Amino acid sequence: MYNKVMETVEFLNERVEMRPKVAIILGSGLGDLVDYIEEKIEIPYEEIPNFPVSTVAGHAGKLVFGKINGVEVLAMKGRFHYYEGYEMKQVTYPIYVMKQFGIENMIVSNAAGGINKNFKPGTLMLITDFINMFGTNPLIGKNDERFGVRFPDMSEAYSKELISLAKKVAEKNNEKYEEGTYLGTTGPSYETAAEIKMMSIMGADAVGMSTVPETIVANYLGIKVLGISCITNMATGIAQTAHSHEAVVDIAVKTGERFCKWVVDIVSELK
Ligand SMILES: O=P(O)(O)O[C@H]1O[C@H](CO)[C@@H](O)[C@H]1O
Ligand code: HPA
Repeated sequence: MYNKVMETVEFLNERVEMRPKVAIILGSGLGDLVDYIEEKIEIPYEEIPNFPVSTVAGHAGKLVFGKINGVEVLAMKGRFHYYEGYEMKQVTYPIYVMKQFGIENMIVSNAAGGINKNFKPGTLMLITDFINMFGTNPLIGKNDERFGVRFPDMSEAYSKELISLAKKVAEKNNEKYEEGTYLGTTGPSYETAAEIKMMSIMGADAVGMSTVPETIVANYLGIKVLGISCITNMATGIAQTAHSHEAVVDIAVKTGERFCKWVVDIVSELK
């Protein structure tokens, strides 16, 4: 895997002059953030050696390099989900590439179902911790010490420093947010009402089908993580209506402007 990652990094080094230290993973319906990026260089995943190709609607599948208020960034428009049939190592492959490319801070975003009853569709939730219910871990397998240690610490899965920066920026700009624990599960079926009841008892505030694998690998590699969930719907049993991915994307797009503004303000402070 190490050689494959280095091959991908070499390709990117040749294609792009920028050396961003900040990466942003855009969740379902949150891709409009790329409109805020200047001096863009876009590379579709299919052109990148060893990169998986995304298949889910609402995910375009490209890396976007550029600047936000003068800060160089690397955005992933379209991510890889376990439910698409990828191996965990494929789902998290871009994170390994980011690390070798020089990324130090990663902002991971997602669309998620709200379990905390104080939330509503359109709530932006700062992720303070995660619960891994994928039933697996992206680090299973022989460990390559060139990447990280066998037993990585997860006591600060989401960087306290980045969380306090995000809060400071939100308060300064009067941006509303909530905080909570994100529970990641495989999907692709949405949860049953009984499952949501269990997740609520476990301490989850939001549920989704991504983010946890990327967060685990970023911590393993020594990348600091900030997580933001866009609550697109209240979870099963709390909401009385059925879920659809179209409705999820619709609400994420509608919340997109507030999400983008916050992320732009955060990134601007990461000079
Ligand atoms: O987590 P992201 O990719 O934002 O998308 C969320 O929305 C999809 C379900 O509607 C799932 O992929 C879930 O994880
Ligand atoms: O209710 C949900 N459950 C799981 N994933 C999701 N992504 C958006 N909404 C949801």
